[in-house]
Amino acid sequence: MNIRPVVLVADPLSPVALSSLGSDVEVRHCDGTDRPALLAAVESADALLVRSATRVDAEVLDAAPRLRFIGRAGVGLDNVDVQDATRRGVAVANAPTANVVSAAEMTCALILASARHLLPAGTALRQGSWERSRYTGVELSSKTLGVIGLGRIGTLVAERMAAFGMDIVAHDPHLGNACPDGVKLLTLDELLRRADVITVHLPKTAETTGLIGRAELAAMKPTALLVNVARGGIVDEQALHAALVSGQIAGAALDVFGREPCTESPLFELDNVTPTPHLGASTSEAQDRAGVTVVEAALKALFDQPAGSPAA
Ligand SMILES: NC(=O)c1ccc[n+]([C@@H]2O[C@H](COP(=O)([O-])OP(=O)(O)OC[C@H]3O[C@@H](n4cnc5c(N)ncnc54)[C@H](O)[C@@H]3O)[C@@H](O)[C@H]2O)c1
Ligand SMILES: O=C(O)CC[C@@H](O)C(=O)O
Repeated sequence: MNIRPVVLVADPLSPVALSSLGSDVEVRHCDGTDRPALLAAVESADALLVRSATRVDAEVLDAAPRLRFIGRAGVGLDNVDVQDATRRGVAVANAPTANVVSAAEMTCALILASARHLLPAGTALRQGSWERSRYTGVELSSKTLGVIGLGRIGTLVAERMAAFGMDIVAHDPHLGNACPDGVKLLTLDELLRRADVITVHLPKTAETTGLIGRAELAAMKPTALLVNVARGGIVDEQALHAALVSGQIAGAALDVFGREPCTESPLFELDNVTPTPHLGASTSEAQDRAGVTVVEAALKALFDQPAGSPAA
């Protein structure tokens, strides 16, 4: 009889994280985006480890009578119904700092890539076209960066882009007086009107979904660049497409989309859009840290507490 707790890994975790699971647990794998496979596999799971692709909702929790722990190897918890899990006595843990440097570096890369048209210029060159004037960019020095959501990642982006000579403004109603030196706090409307580059670093919640829509895009400068490395759906993709086509704003860089995986979008047809497939946390360092953090939390939940009692 198998008495080792079963840990179900439903999204790819780093090899370092997988090896840190050790031999006291039985590790099983499934593709968490394959719903029937997930629902079948979770039935015997004591712990479930996911990243952002697997949706853990009431249906999954209903199918998981033994589940004691859900680990989210990353920051955003919008794919896990934390409230429902907690109500059922299933502990949930994420890795809130594991990938923030990677996400901030990705954001800076996208800001620079957009300002200098790196993606369309490189694509044109691969197709044999040497078009230097077409891809004239803009300098970032002395321009204003608007950070919406000045938490961990927003702050790291602000620090890094300040080194490029950007003035930093931010909007974050939950900050109170805890604003870092050198950053000016503004209302959302003031930020939208003033910033040359706007970067979004919010959790996806009922309050933030659709926060950047038609009216907000209309308030931006026609030269503005918008970057979203937070979550799809915070920026309204239809409204963004219209704003980019009409020249209401100059460009956008998007790492995240309302529906993922997203392999087709009218946005991908626009030269002034730099899309990436949710790569913000995709570095070996971030994946090792995020994976090991949730593995440690899983082992603690499975072995430090008697089965059936909710973990803290
Ligand atoms: N693309 C990626 O791979 C990737 C990687 C890591 C994180 N993320 C996303 O980035 C998000 C932010 O991460 P973080 O670590 O900076 O989180 P955080 O909690 O440290 O910061 C979020 C900030 O947003 C602020 N905020 C909340 N609601 C707001 C609103 N309506 N208007 C303005 N500000 C508001 C909060 O006060 C907080 O300061 C995560 O929730 C996650 O969804 C994406
Ligand atoms: O690694 C991933 O799946 C992305 C994680 C990222 O979006 C996060 O919220 O931490």
